[in-house]
Amino acid sequence: MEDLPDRSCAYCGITSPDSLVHCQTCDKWFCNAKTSRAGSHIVTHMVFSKHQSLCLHPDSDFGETMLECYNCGNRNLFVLGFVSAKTDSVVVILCRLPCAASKNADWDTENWQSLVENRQLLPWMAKPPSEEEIQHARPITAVQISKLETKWRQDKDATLMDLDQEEVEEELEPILMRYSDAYQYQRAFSPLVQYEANYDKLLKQSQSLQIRNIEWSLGDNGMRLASFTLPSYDAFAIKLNVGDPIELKYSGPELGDPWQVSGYIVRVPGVLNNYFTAELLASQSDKMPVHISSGFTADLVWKGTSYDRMQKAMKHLAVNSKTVSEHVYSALLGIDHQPTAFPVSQKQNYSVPKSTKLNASQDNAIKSVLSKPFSLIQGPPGTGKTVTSANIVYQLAKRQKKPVLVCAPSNVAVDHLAAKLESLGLRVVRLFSKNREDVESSVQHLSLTEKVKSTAAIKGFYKSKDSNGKLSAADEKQLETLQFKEQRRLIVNSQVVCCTCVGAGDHRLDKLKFPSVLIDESTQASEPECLIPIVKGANQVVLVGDHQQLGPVILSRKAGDAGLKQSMFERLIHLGHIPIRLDVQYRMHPCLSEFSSNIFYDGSLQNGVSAESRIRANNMFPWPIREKPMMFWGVGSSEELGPSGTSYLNRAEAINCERAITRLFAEGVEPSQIGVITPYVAQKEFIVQYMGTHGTFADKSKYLEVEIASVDAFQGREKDYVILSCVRANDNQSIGFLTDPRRMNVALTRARYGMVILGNPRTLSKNSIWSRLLLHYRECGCLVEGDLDNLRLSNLQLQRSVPYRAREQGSSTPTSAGDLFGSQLDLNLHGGAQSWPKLGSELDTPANARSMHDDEIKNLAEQLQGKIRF
Ligand SMILES: Nc1ncnc2c1ncn2[C@@H]1O[C@H](COP(=O)(O)OP(=O)(O)OP(=O)(O)O)[C@@H](O)[C@H]1O
Repeated sequence: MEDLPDRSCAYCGITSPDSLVHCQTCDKWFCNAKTSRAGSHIVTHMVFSKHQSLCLHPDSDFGETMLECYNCGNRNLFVLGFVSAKTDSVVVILCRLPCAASKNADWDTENWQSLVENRQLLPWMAKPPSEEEIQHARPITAVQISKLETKWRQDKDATLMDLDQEEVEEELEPILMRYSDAYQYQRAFSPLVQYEANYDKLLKQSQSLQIRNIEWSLGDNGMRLASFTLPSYDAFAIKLNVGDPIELKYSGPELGDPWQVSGYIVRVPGVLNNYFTAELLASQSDKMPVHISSGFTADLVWKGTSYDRMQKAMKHLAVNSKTVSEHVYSALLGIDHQPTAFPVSQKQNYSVPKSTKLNASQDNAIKSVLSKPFSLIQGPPGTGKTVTSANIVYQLAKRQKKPVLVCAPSNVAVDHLAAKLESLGLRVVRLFSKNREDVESSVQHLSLTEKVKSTAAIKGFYKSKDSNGKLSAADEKQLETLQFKEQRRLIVNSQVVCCTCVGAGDHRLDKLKFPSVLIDESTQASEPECLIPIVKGANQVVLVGDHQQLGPVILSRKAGDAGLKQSMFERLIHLGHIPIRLDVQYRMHPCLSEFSSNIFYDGSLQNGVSAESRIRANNMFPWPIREKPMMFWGVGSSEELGPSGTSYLNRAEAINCERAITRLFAEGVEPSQIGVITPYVAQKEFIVQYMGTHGTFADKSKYLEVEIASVDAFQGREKDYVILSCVRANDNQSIGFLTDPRRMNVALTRARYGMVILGNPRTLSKNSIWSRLLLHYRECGCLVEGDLDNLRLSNLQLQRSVPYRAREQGSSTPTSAGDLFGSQLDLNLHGGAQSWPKLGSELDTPANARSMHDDEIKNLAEQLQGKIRF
C-alpha cells in the first residue's frame, strides 16, 4: 500500500503530474484534490505545517516552476495572486502587499486575484484530480491527515502505516446541571479537563514556529534574552502567553551541530511592537549563537499545571466536602438547601469614603452579597463590575480576620482589581506565578516575592548574594526556610490576597483557609478553574461576570461542547440562581448602548453618562447623524485568505479603516484613543501594513500606535473610538466568528465616543442578529455606503429575520479557541471529520464552492501556457 512513486501525493497517493505540486520546505508532493471542506490536500498541508512555498511539477503544463512574486520574489503561497497585463494577454504573479497594492502602468493590479480560491489552488495551476482518480486513490480521513502531519514533525518519513489504526475515538459524556455529590461532579468534569489537557498538549507539541530577526540581549538579572517575531504564528490559534515555556532551536549551516536552549516567554507583542521576548535558561557565560539572527525555530512546550490544579480541586472537594461550607457545597452542586442569611447592617450606602459614589444597583448588590453565602453579580459592559467588586471586598475584609481571596482568570484583570483594592486602603498581597515574577506589572510592589525580599530578615541574604554571586548551601537552606515563614506571615496579615484562579492552587497557599472568595470575570473561566479558589475553605462566594459577553476559551471543541465552555456562573443561572444585575452603564454614548441593551439585557441598561458628555467639542467626523456618533459603513467587497492560509482579510475594509483613522487624526484624536477591532489576524496584519504604506496622514508613526486586536482581546476594555472591521464577505453567507452573539455584544460595547462598523451588509444580513443590527442602524439613519466625504444612505434590501432572543441563544453558541480571532485551525485531532481544520466557525459547503469543468480548466491552462511570467 505504501509502495508509491516518489512523486505522489503524500496523503492520498495520486500521481497525476497536472494535479501534483511540490512543497519546497518538506520535499513532499501533494495533489489539489479537495476531498473535505477544509481544503485541497496541498492547501491543507500548507496550513497544517505552516510551510509556504511550492513548485509545480516538471511534467505539468507550466513545467517545474516556483510560485513566487514576479516583483519581490515572495514565495508565500497565501499572499500570491495573479494580475493581467493591461495591453498584452499575459498574466503575472504578484504578492498582495506591497507589489499588487501599488498602481502599475503595465499591470491591472486593481484586479489582483489570489492563487488560492475556496481553499484550493486555482485549477489552472494544479488541476483537481478527476472523480475517478479520487476513487482509486488511497483513502485517508481528516483525522489521519492531522495525525500524519503531527507525526511528520518527529519523523519526516512517517507514513499512514505508522499511525495507530487501533486507536478508538474517546466519547465524552456531557456534564450535568445538578449533582448528587462532589464525586459525581468530579466524574463529570474530570474527563473533560483531561481531554482538554491532552488536546492542548498535542496542539502545542505539534507547533514548530519559524523565527524571524532574532535579537540578543542581556536582562537586568544577567539572563540571556532573545527577541523575535514569529511570522508563521497564527497569533490566536494557539495562545502563547507570558510565562509559557519554549525551546529555541537552530540546526542551520552556521553551526557545526544543532543547538537548542530552553526558556520562557517574558514579553508578548503589544500595541507598538511585534516582538516576543524569551528569557533563556542560559547565563551570560554560556556560549550562545549571538552572531546568528535567522534560521531559528521555536517549539512550544506544554505545561500541565493549570489542568493538574483543576483536577486537584475537584478531587479535594470530592474527598473532603467540608472544605467548603454546607451552603456553598449545595449551591455548587445544585442540591436544594435551606437558604441562609448572614447578618448585615441596614446602612443605606456602602460607598467607601473618597472613592466612587455607588449607584443604587451597585449599593443593592453589595448589601445582597454580604448577606448571602453564594452570589452572582451580572455586570453588563461599563456598569462598574470592578468598582462594585472592590467595594464588596472592602466590606468583607473589614468584617473578618482572615484575608479575602480575590481572583480572576486573567493576570490583567487581577492586577486591575489589586490596584483598585490598594487604592481603597486595604493591605493587598499579589501572588504571581513563578514564571511571571520577572514580568513587568503595574502592581509589582504588591508582589508577595517583592514584599518578602524587602523584609528585614531576608534582605541580608540578598545583599550577600549580590556581592558574592551566590550563597553557601547552608545559607540557601536557611533562606528557603525564612522565605517560607515570611510568606506565611505576610499572607496571614494581609486583608486581601489577589491571584489568578489557577494561581490559587499555588503551593504557597497550601493549608491556608480563605472563607471569602470573590472571582471577577468569572464568566471567562471554565467551571473547574473557578473551583480552584473556592475549595480553599469558602463559606461565602461571589461570582462576578456577564454571561452575555465572551465565555472561557476552550481549545478542544469536543470538550467545550460536552460542557467545558460553560462557566460556573452560567450553569448556576440555568439552575435558577437569579444574578444581581448592575444596570447603569458609564461608558458609551447612549446611542451606542441602545442596541446591546435591547438585545442582550431586556432593555434594562440605563445610561449614567449623557449624550452631550460623549460628543467631542470639535466633532467634524462625517457621522450620518451629527448627534449620533455611529455608522455602519457598508462595503461591497469580498474576503480573501490571509498569509497563514488560516485567516481572512478584506482589502476594501482595510482601506476604509485607514480613511476613518486618518480623519480622526485630522480632528486631533490621539492614536491611543482609537481601537480597531477585527476578528481576523490576517486583517489586523493587513491593516497595519496598509496604513504603514498607504496612510495619508503626515505623521505616519501615529498609525503604528493605534491598537488593533481581536474582540476577545478587547473584552473588559474601552476606547474613545472603535472601528470594527467584520471582514467576512462571501456569497455563502459564512460569517465565521461573527455568528457568536456574545462576541458581537463585546465588540459593540467598547466605544465611548463613536463607533464605525465596516462590513458587507449583504453577507451579514443573512444572520438573524446581524440583520437586527443592520436594521437598527438603518432605522437610526446610520447605515451608509460610499466615500467617506460623500456617504449616502444604503438602500440595500434587508430581510426582517427571526427575532434574536439573547436568553435562548446567547449562552449556547460555541466559544472555542477556534473562534478566537476567527482564524484558527480547529485541530481537533480526536474529533472526526466535522471538526477538521476549519476557518472561523463555519465551513464553506462544497455546493457553494465554485467548480470548473475539466475542459474549461484545460482551455484556460492552454491559453495561459507560455503567457505567465513566473
Ligand atoms: N457609581 C458610579 N458612578 C460613576 N462612575 C462609575 C460608577 N461605577 C463605575 N463607574 C465608572 O464606570 C467605568 C466602568 O467601570 P468598570 O471598569 O468597573 O466597569 P466594568 O463593568 O468592569 O466594565 P467591563 O464590562 O468592560 O468589564 C469606570 O470609569 C468607572 O469609574
